[in-house]
Amino acid sequence: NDTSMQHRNLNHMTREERFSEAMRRTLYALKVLLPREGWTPVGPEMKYLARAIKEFTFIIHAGVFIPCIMSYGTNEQIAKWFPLAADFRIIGTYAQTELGHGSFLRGLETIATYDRANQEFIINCPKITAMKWWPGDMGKSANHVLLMAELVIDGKKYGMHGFMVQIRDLTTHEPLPGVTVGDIGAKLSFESVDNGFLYLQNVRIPRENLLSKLSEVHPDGTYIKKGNQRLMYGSMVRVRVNLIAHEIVMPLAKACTIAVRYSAVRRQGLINPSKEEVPVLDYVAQQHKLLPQVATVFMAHFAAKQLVKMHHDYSLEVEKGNTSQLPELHALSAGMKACLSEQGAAGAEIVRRACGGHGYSCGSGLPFIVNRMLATCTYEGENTVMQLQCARYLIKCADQAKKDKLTGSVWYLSDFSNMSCTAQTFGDLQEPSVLVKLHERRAKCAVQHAGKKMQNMVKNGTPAHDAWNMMATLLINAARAHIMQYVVGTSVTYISELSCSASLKKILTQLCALYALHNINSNCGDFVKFGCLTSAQCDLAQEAEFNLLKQLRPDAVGIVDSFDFTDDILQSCLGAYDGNVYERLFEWAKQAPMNKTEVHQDSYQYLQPYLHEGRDVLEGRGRNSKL
Ligand SMILES: CCCCC/C=C\C/C=C\C/C=C\C/C=C\C/C=C/C(=O)SCCNC(=O)CCNC(=O)[C@H](O)C(C)(C)COP(=O)(O)OP(=O)(O)OC[C@H]1O[C@@H](n2cnc3c(N)ncnc32)[C@H](O)[C@@H]1OP(=O)(O)O
Ligand SMILES: Cc1cc2nc3c(=O)[nH]c(=O)nc-3n(C[C@H](O)[C@H](O)[C@H](O)COP(=O)(O)OP(=O)(O)OC[C@H]3O[C@@H](n4cnc5c(N)ncnc54)[C@H](O)[C@@H]3O)c2cc1C
Repeated sequence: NDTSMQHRNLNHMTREERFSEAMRRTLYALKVLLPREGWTPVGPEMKYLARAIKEFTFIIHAGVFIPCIMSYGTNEQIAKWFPLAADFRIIGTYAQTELGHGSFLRGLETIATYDRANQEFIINCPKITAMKWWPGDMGKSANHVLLMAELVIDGKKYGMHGFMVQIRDLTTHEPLPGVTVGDIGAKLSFESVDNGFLYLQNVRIPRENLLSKLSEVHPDGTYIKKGNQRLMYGSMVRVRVNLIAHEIVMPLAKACTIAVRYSAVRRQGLINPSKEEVPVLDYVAQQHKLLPQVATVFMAHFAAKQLVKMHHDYSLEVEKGNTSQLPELHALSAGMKACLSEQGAAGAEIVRRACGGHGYSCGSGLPFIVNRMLATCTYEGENTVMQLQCARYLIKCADQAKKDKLTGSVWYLSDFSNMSCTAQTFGDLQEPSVLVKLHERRAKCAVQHAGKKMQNMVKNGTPAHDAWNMMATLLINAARAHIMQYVVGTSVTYISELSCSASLKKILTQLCALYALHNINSNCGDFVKFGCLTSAQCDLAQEAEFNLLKQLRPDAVGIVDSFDFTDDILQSCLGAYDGNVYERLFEWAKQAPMNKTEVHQDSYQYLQPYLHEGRDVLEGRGRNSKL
């Protein structure tokens, strides 16, 4: 209810207005509303803040830069930079991606050369492709960057390391000498975020600015490794884990709220010719578009909670020096981020499209969500690259499963029990245990299929790297199958262990079954090819899904209402709680800058001569048209 937090109509603002308004609102929320003592930008408050603010700034500062200081800094470095960053007295970003490289980190070209005489690092972008490009908050906001660069000592390369580099003056905010920095221009979304470019030429930083938890450089240039170097990639794992809730589950929940509420209000056409026009939500085709996406919100939420817990447990182990869980966590977080962002972004577009013309209006609030979710498929690890990382781990585990009993998320790869499906009715296929088994079997077969194909190619003389490249599509499918079985399995377990009312548990169980069956029906080729289901059972699976749509239809609006988004955060004429869609759309359109005058003078000057000629002809004064 704080008017300082109310969102003005973002669609009727320029990009620069949105950039400064987001910064105002974010700082107001962080510096005024949140309790000063005790909160941190990576604490639980962020969940509520990210929920309460439609466009906020300092996502990378809060969601990446600060966690990196904690992950890569020594205690002294954390003590120095964390308080400044947590209190926004320095603003930072995570500068890794370059104009020429984003996925292949070993190809990054920015160099940090150690200058023993001055005990400094000299930072250079040797050519244009080495320029840092994309980091959020970097163009105009950040005055520091956590720069990921190749460490070089006496001509020898030591790989990517993290360096704290100040890029702007803390008094004037002007770029420092050797620093060329700015905004990369208009993008598909994130209008309020100043993703930037950064060209560094002979910028000197103290030796102490190498974040040295995992490695350090002594004054004489001696390089010391201090831990598992794979932890250097740890910040990306953490962000992949965190972004699922913030950037996939929450936006999809908003989109579903808008689309389901609108579909309950919008009457269009007849089902029974003798009855009145129906709400489009009564069309099974509409339910088939919307309700599986509603189910995805819940299942992705449950699976993300499990992944966050796994990451938390892993972090405690790392503190004790045990990094054994890292390979599985990397594979799972990479796969989950890729597959759920793919599903979420596709799902947001499906529900947007289900709202017809008004879904194409920015007044619906849906284009904002769809465009922003598209970015989740690219940042923090491009999806294809992430799915292949996940597949790399699965293939290794499948080989290991031939001799060892596996545990963790890949345990099913060493499950050689009879997994054939005996379902005879569509009710059998709504059973959670049956759905879990089906997904495990499909995933196991998909992984083994991809592995077998590559082994056969190598046996026939194909180099392993070529076999990998040629089977990439099968490997990506295996990664997707693995994540689907993880999401279904963790959701079934989560719901079964949830202490809640029987009626709520019934709805959640139905949503889980709907998610699983929608996935089966969308990938039935795999389920038949791998012998998980017969063709007849595939028919039952479709029947089972349609039956669940019918069961869930009466509760559809109540379910999305439970996401509890305010009208202010939805910013949607279609999804407002009162359902007054048409009055809201009309009011919204009238506020458009285009309508601030009845005649748009700038364009009228071009039209005027022709209009006056038309007037004269119609009033009998003008000469006949040449046409
Ligand atoms: C004020 C309000 C704020 C509220 C908001 C708060 C929080 C919000 C939450 C989050 C932020 C939300 C949105 C953020 C928006 C935008 C942020 C975007 C940021 C970025 O995009 S940062 C840049 C991201 N870039 C990448 O992810 C690069 C991807 N590429 C790579 O990771 C690597 O290049 C590669 C693909 C993994 C290949 O690396 P390479 O060294 O060549 O390795 P390989 O040879 O493939 O494998 C070697 C070996 O290493 C293992 N490995 C690889 N990666 C990892 C890892 N990350 N962790 C652990 N292990 C890893 C790999 O498995 C191999 O192991 P083997 O045993 O098989 O040898
Ligand atoms: C909104 C947004 C915010 C961002 N924020 C940040 C940030 O704060 N900090 C930061 O450092 N970066 C940031 N990035 C950059 C982001 O991390 C990179 O865009 C991402 O890692 C992909 O790298 P790339 O753009 O170089 O694409 P590339 O890696 O060049 O990929 C291009 C295409 O090639 C394919 N490809 C690449 N490698 C392989 C492979 N091995 N096998 C098969 N196919 C492959 C990809 O699938 C993709 O289709 C952001 C990007 C966006 C869009």
